[in-house]
Amino acid sequence: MAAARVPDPDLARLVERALGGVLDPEIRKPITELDMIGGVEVDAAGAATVRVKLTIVGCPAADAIERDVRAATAAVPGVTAVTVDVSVMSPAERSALTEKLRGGRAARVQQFGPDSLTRIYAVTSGKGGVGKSTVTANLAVALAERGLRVGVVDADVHGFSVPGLLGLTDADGVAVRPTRVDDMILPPVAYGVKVISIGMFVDSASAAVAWRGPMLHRTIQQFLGDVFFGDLDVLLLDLPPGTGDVAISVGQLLPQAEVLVITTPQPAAADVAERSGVVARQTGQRIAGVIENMAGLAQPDGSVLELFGSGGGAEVARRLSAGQDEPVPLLVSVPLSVPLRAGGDAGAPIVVTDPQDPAAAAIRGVAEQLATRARGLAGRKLGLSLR
Ligand SMILES: Nc1ncnc2c1ncn2[C@@H]1O[C@H](COP(=O)(O)OP(=O)(O)OP(=O)(O)O)[C@@H](O)[C@H]1O
Repeated sequence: MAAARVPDPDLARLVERALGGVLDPEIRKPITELDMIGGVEVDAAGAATVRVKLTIVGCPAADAIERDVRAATAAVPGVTAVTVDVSVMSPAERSALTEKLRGGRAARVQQFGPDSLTRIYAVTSGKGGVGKSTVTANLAVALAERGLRVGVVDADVHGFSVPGLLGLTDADGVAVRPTRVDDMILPPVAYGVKVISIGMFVDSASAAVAWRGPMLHRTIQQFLGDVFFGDLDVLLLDLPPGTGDVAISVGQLLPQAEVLVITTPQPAAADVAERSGVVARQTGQRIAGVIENMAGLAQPDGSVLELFGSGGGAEVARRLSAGQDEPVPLLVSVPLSVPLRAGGDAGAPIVVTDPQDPAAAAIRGVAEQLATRARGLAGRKLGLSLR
């Protein structure tokens, strides 16, 4: 059937347009913009051949991309059969892509400079175990659920738990390894959030804990430079508890970051929580607010079990407000919640799986406050001209 081999350029154009709706699951951009389509042909009988060029050999997203390309092509009216021909980009094509993704920015230059439009929140706490990572992970997902482009940097060297909290671990609890395209690192995505964690680069949970300051500083620098986050609305950093090297590095690298201080209601914890806020302020960061976690648990009889006392969050906010022009608000009090803990253990954040749970509702409330806050412009150049 000679006629069947005659190409149909109009149909090929329609297929190309349809492929604009296929996203690379790791880079989160249309594959057409990433130059991953090597060509589309459709013959007169409607048989389409799509050539896909993956970024790297063994690309973990290969199956998803091939499936989505097949589905998008088959959905074009007039297409009767689909062949997807998969190959890998040449080194030159790959380096053109990484350069394009960086927007001309040289490798290792950090992408969240002072003119970046991304709102950055460093989440800190005075001591460990107050639920900083749990709140950060759920907050990130709640922000993504609101349609924001969200990234998380898990810089908690002592307890990099964000991959586990968002289901980015294997059956043994080992964090997934990010894909690398040359020197660009693609952050794994979970629940719409791009995540990078110290836990994704070490072989055992205890390995990173011994890192010294300079090593930690370089790692944070690499996260901010080599990890492809793309345009983000919000970046959350889960810092180690206390006032150590990582907090100081983040303060130096991201002076425009705002700080969220997490504390429990225990009045005795207020001192250390206050100190973590004060150190952030010393590096020029602004404190966006205090989040009290592990507050009273409602009992079936209507009473409230205050396992960790009460008032700690308000006390930290009060102390951090002293002498400031603008008071530091207590943003929310997140109650103790068995589903919040269980969701964390299962890698399924309750802001998605159980949004009516009081703790989930509280965290979603913070997401709403942060999403609707005007971006602080203090000290920034406004690219405006008055007419
Ligand atoms: N509101 C809550 N209700 C019940 N359990 C909670 C709550 N918040 C956190 N948890 C649980 O408390 C434990 C500590 O939480 P998480 O690891 O998030 O704390 P952290 O402050 O990040 O600790 P570290 O900084 O030491 O890593 C976890 O088991 C978590 O599931």
